[in-house]
Amino acid sequence: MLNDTIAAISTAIGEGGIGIVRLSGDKSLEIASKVFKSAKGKDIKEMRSYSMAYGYIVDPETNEIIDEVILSYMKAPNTYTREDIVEINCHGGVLAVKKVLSVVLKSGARLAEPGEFTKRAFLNGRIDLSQAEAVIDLIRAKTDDSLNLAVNQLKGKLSQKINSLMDKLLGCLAHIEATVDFPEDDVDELVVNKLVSDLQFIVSEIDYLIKNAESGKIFREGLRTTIVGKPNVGKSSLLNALLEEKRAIVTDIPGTTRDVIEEYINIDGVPIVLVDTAGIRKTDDIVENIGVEKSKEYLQNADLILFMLDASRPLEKEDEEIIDLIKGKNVIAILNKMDLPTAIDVDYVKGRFKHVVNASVKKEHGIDEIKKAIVDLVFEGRVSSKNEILVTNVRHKDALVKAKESIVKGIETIKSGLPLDLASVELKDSYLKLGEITGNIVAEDIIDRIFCDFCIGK
Ligand SMILES: Nc1nc2c(c(=O)[nH]1)N(C=O)[C@@H](CNc1ccc(C(=O)N[C@@H](CCC(=O)O)C(=O)O)cc1)CN2
Ligand SMILES: Nc1nc2c(ncn2[C@@H]2O[C@H](COP(=O)(O)OP(=O)(O)OP(=O)(O)O)[C@@H](O)[C@H]2O)c(=O)[nH]1
Ligand SMILES: [Mg+2]
Repeated sequence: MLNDTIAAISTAIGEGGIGIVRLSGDKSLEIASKVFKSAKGKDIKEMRSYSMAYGYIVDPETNEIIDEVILSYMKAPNTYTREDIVEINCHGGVLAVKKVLSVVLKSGARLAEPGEFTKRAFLNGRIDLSQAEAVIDLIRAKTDDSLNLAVNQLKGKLSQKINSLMDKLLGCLAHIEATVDFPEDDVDELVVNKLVSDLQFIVSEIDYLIKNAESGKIFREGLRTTIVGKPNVGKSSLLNALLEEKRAIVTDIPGTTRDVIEEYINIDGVPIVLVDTAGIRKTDDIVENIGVEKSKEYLQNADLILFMLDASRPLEKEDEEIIDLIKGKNVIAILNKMDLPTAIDVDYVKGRFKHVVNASVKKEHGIDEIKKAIVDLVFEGRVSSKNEILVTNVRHKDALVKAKESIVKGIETIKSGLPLDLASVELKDSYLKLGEITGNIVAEDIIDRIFCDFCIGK
């Protein structure tokens, strides 16, 4: 139901300077007036839009003062949701904010669902679906570049691109409509050629977006980078060095790490989800064995593997087994412990892996080279985030891939000399797929799935 008034805590739960309870809907001010007592005895129903009032939140049942607050009012339609909004600025702290929310709910508001404020902004037409999705990306951004991409998407840069592609497609469809009224053999070859080249141009633009979506995804979700290797090669030492913090336990006892450790780092603007794992080996230790199984699981889901080897020892069966496990994956091999005399067959390792870095993590050598190798691999032949429209969301990429497939089929239909209106079926499919990105044309379950991933109060 869109016309009820919703409320939620819009700030993070915990101790803080200020906590905000936000209301949206046409009863916002009326509900707030039941719980708010102005210090100067003013009636907030007379408040001007984008003004504030100082006072107290009082439980209407017990007359107990809950908190001293500042209330702000924004009148529809110039608000985040396009509805009347009241924000109650409480003292930060878990209890006061929760109690304020609870009296607001008792006075007629309904608890908002996750993302419901932003969903209303979308349903009321202030922003489209890809802009709404950018709101949560902005909140979750871990690096400046990720933030920058989200802000651009929020401003509508991606939407503009998609809308222009849809316009061009519509032009082609109109072209076809105009020609189908003529008998087949009257359709000029020039007309067909123009249509095909227009469609090929759209395909090339979509291709460009798809090609760069791989790096886009990394900016949105982070590059899942998993450190693997047999026990004692220096995996946890590397995690600590990259984090610049003693996060994982390091000892000279093989089998020290047993659980998976996951941390965020920022390398040159690329958000990295760095994972340290238990050294992979056959073991009778039950706990260690669970860790080894987990390592293998994480290895499968990694975008990038940092495969560590102890260069001071010859290659062992355990190393070979891991080499088998990581076949076909993106790998940077790290020859660690280079401060000790080298015993490993360096040429063999270089023959097996395209990217090999020498390091002595203990002596802090090679760390920058490892970082550089990671970033180079991420952007191999791709673009950086600067001034680019990057598709960061897998949902958008999937829609683009399907939209492209339909146009390609349409082009084949046209080229094979079949009636042009057969091609228009494919082109319409493509148009609908592009429309799913901005949400112009989108099923309700897709919308629900997107917003339920948001935080409450956003
Ligand atoms: N206190 C507070 N801070 C906040 C938000 C909020 O809801 N409350 N926002 C969200 O959570 C973000 C701001 N987003 C907003 C987006 C659009 C409009 C808005 O009302 N736009 C009007 C223009 C109003 C004017 O120019 O006076 C419009 O588009 O018509 C407001 C906030 C970040 N900071
Ligand atoms: N000489 C030398 N020792 C190192 C280097 N890197 C790590 N070590 C030492 O190797 C031992 C094992 O290091 P860890 O980082 O715990 O190794 P790991 O791969 O996490 O080991 P597990 O958790 O048991 O799988 C420790 O004593 C480290 O100090 C290095 O570059 N040179
Ligand atoms: Mg370890």
